[in-house]
Amino acid sequence: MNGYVLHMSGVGVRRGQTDLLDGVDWTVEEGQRWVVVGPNGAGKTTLLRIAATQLYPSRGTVHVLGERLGGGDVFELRPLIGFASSAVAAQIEDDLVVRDLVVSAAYGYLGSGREEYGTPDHARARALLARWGVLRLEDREFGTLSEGERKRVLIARALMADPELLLLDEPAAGLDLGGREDLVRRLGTLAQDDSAPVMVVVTHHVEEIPPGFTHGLLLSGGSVVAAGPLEEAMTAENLSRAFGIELKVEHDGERWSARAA
Ligand SMILES: Nc1ncnc2c1ncn2[C@@H]1O[C@H](COP(=O)(O)OP(=O)(O)OP(=O)(O)O)[C@@H](O)[C@H]1O
Repeated sequence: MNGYVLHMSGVGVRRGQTDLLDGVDWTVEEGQRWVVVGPNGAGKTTLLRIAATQLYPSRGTVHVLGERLGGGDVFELRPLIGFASSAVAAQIEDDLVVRDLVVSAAYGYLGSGREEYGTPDHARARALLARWGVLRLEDREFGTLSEGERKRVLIARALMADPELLLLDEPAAGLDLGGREDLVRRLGTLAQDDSAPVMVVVTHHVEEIPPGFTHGLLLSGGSVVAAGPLEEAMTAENLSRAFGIELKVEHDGERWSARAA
């Protein structure tokens, strides 16, 4: 498994009589930046939760950062994985102060656990909040933040432990046009930073694919429609198949767009 950040083979997740995922093969390598695109209910969040070691598949094998899921202690893997999602946001107490939320992630906590953090931790947390444009919110309680502010704070938090793998589930959902464009630009800047972790971003919209992203996985009905370099995966034919509607797709070299043909 050397060299693979993520390797899934024949992965299936079954709940009752329903396959949430079925026969998923997927390999993510060092230096790659992936988007996972698909319609509602395609299984994107389920896939990302497996990558985050939060969910074990019913079938198939999964390796994350060289460790086989189910074969060892995933708690050692967790600090190496930065994960931001609405489910993570839902676990955060409303009165938790933004600064504490971010700095506590250095040790894998959600705002509690250690009372004392060192100056370098605080400096890193502030630098991350600044990089995501939300340093002015450091004294605010998480529950008072807007949707867009929460998204950025959660990304700063996900990066706090200097992860090797960054997983973002719908980071632009609920953002207004300006907020989306700002977030996509910041994700694009991170994607083009050679020292940044391997990234996997889930989205419904090709417009949200940040510049600098390299690969795409198209998911529909729990199965992979296409996976590979963006130009090969995000074709009109593949996207039309995944979303069940005939789509016209444009790519200007940097950004993507799609609409009904
Ligand atoms: N525990 C469960 N039991 C039965 N069905 C489930 C369970 N958890 C998820 N599902 C179903 O599995 C499917 C895939 O869910 P998932 O959240 O992974 O999709 P998604 O692609 O992230 O969707 P969305 O874009 O709407 O967030 C959905 O139809 C969902 O209703």
